[in-house]
Amino acid sequence: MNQDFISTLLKKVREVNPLIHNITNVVVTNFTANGLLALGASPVMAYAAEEVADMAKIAGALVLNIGTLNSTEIESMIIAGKSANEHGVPVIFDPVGAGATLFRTETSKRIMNEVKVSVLRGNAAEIANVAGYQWNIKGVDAGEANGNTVELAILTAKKLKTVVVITGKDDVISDGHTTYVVHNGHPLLTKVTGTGCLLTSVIGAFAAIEKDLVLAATSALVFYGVAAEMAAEKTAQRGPGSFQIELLNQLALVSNDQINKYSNVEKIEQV
Ligand SMILES: Nc1ncnc2c1ncn2[C@@H]1O[C@H](COP(=O)(O)OP(=O)(O)O)[C@@H](O)[C@H]1O
Ligand SMILES: Cc1ncsc1CCOP(=O)(O)O
Ligand SMILES: [Mg+2]
Repeated sequence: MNQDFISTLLKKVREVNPLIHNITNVVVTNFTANGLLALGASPVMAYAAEEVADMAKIAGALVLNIGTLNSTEIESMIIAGKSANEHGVPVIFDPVGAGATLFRTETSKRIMNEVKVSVLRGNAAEIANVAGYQWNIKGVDAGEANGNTVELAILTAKKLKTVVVITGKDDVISDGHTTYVVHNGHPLLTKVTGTGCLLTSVIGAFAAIEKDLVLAATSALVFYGVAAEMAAEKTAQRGPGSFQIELLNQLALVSNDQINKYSNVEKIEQV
């Protein structure tokens, strides 16, 4: 994939200003809405069972995130997901903390069974637990790396028939056949809560515009990673608080030249 594709897609996202319907967790709600606005998308958070079907069907993408799940919200996610499926709206799912508790693991599996998920995005531990493979998890963070994330992404994509995005130091995007690894990003992203959740919604904004979901997700990862690198450079002498605010700034400011200069993405040849 070339950098011009990413820049052109980013420009289209900003022109179209897609509506992104999020059913997300209480920790990251405001940060996610501000991040989507900075990027040039239009966020809405809507949770009531009475309205989610109507909201999902007019959205460019639906983002489901189980970070602070409860049974009422899960029912809303299923209703919204089915409505999105009926109306051709891509569904992006973030199984926050899958594997940490049985409730999160079972709920993630239920959503994967009842909703056609277009992109599943999580850290390695979450993805492995949704797919039923062994991996460590500590709360909502991945435990020690103990396996090959490229292999995990390919296996999971084939098993669950969806595009899989596994994030960490390197990010892997795969539909089981076409696989990319993105090396952009910055360790400060792990010092601010909600950067994974916001990324999932940013993938939603790109998926609202680009039908090839592997290319959409890979472009979103490069864009987000470069924005984080720019933010880290500008706040190097300060700390995570400044970085959090500067990340929002850079989601709005990152230029095509910066994407062209700093994008670091590799296509994996599969046999
Ligand atoms: N060690 C790291 N170095 C650089 N970027 C990272 C690192 N760890 C995570 N990231 C980036 O942080 C973002 C959130 O990913 P991650 O921390 O895996 O998600 P989550 O917060 O859901 O566990 C992604 O853009 C990812 O590329
Ligand atoms: C800390 C926390 N607890 C429940 S949801 C949540 C936010 C997780 O955000 P992220 O996965 O983006 O780090
Ligand atoms: Mg997460």
